[in-house]
Amino acid sequence: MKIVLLPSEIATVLVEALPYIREFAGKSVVVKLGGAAIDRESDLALAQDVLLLRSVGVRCVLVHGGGPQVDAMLRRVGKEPEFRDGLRVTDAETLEIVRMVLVGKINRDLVATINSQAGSEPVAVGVSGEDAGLLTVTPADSAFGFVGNVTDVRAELIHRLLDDGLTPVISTVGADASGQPYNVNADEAARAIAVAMHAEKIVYLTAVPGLLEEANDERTLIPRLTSAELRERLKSASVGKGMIPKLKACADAVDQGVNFAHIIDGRVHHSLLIELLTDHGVGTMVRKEKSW
Ligand SMILES: Nc1ncnc2c1ncn2[C@@H]1O[C@H](COP(=O)(O)OP(=O)(O)O)[C@@H](O)[C@H]1O
Ligand SMILES: CC(=O)N[C@@H](CCC(=O)OP(=O)(O)O)C(=O)O
Repeated sequence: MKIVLLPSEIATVLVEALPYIREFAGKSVVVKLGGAAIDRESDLALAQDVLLLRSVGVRCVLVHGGGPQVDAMLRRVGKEPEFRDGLRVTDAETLEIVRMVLVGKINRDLVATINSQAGSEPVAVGVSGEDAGLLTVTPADSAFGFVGNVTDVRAELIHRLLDDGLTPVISTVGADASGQPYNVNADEAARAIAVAMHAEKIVYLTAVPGLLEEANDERTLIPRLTSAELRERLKSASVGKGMIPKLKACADAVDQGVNFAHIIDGRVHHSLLIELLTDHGVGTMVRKEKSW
């Protein structure tokens, strides 16, 4: 159903955005798109949001995951995905598939989608954490295989792309000092990027409305909490697998200088714009101190 707004209502919506545009212009916002929320139609709406934010001066960076898509490709080649503590156990063959799917497929598709909406000025640039030392990692516990923890982010490379009017789209494969690639959890990589960029906000787009009191009941959305409250919640049994790295990343992001972290529903078209540029808070907001 298409809702038709009166011209005066459209003007009201635009004017409502004005203070938010003023607040965020010139600031960096890291948007992490989870594999669970990747879908042709919603990616198109997200591409429009990112371009609109860029055009009003928000320094928007898109970081993507792709866990379910990697699972599907592993199964196609006859390998069963294996996780420990929410991290993929990554042997050499799995690492090849992770790179193929994240860097070779999802990153390319997102760049193409953004550029398809950009008119005569294609602005999206795909980069992998392996490129020019963007994400340096050290190996995590050897039980995980080729899984790395981010130890350094060359944030100046991202800022240079943004200064040139480009929109970076980042795959979260990192490399160690010798150039060996490692698989990195995308929630954690996005956190490291946001902290290194001194971002104002990090926004996680996923396939639920936000953090839920009861994981299976969307009516139990928790609209806002502090990082300390979030760390308490992490101990609770109602927080399941995929949400654990996301919550930890949100708490760490705000404790390490990012002003706001949000978990919002990537399935809802234009949820990013609604979060940033309207009076309607959506999803779950995390801050270091209570500010409400
Ligand atoms: N308390 C909770 N609130 C919301 N989601 C939860 C909770 N516990 C577990 N989850 C699960 O976490 C998933 C999000 O993580 P994940 O599937 O890894 O997403 P992404 O691909 O976006 O990183 C949700 O789809 C939901 O099934
Ligand atoms: C080490 C590790 O677990 N890496 C993740 C990277 C992708 C990811 O995090 O994707 P989502 O954001 O869709 O979950 C993986 O291989 O699935």
